[in-house]
Amino acid sequence: MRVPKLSLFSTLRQSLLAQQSKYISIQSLRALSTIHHKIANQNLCPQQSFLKQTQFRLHHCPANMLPPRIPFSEDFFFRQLFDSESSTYTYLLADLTTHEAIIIDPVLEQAKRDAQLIKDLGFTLKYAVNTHMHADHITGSGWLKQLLPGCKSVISEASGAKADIKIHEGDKVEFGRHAIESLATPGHTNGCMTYVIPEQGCVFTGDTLLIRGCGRTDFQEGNSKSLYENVHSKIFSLPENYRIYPAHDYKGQLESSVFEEKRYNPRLTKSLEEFTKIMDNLNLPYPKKIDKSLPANKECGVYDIPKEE
Ligand SMILES: N[C@@H](CCC(=O)N[C@@H](CSS)C(=O)NCC(=O)O)C(=O)O
Repeated sequence: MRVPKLSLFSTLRQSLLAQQSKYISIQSLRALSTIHHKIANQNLCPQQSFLKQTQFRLHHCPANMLPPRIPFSEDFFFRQLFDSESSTYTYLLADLTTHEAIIIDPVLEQAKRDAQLIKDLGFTLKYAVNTHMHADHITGSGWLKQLLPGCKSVISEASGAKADIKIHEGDKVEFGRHAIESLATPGHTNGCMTYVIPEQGCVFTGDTLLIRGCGRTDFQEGNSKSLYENVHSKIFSLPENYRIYPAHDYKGQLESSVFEEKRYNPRLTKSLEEFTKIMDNLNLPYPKKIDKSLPANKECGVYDIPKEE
């Protein structure tokens, strides 16, 4: 019964446009969100999927009015994990029907913790996915492959790193009926990928876009102009209610949204010229573990793995 739901969506959209009001009310946004979520739970044709992308671009929001979040599906598992030494976020995602799971940006020192959690929850880890070749820590992909046989490592081809599967923009990494979709967002490094799950309204930005910040561009073929352009064209053009999940935070923040970062990111709200100046003057020390991390991550972590279990 797709047509009636879409008609309802169009009718609501038309009536909102007819009001020609500058702002959309929170009730209308909630109604749109509910309809959107119902649509999102079906298999969509491309035209219908386009509605999802445009939903929150139709109307202006007052600066402080957050668009309603898309609730996670009942069969979607999400867990954010943290490594306090490198301030890295790792994400465990799973299909609660098939129990297939993936992990994004695992950290070597936390591989045993993550493997135990996956076992406790009865998941099968299909893929250990990296957003890019990290400079500040060694990926846990290699050790997870040993602890959980059957798991395959995934990274972008452009990263230049070894992995079981090398992906390109547009590729999907599936777990059960869910999948992350890849957007190439080079800038922090050549091979940076951002992963999107449209149905759940979430975006895993790696180091490309951090909460009120972004990845540095002073090594690993970093390029401020390409980071700026990729964030604007590929991340800021996503629906504003999508949640942003970065690979790091140094201030204890957990998540953000496209809406927030488009308005409040102190670097990316500037012009390209100002942004480039900011990035050229960050004067950050090199990550402490860079000399160990880069060679290990080039092998996707299958290198210098701790010997005990
Ligand atoms: N102090 C940490 C490294 C901190 C750092 O450089 N973070 C990177 C991401 S990891 S390569 C970054 O891009 N930071 C941007 C910023 O504005 O902080 C260490 O020694 O490991």
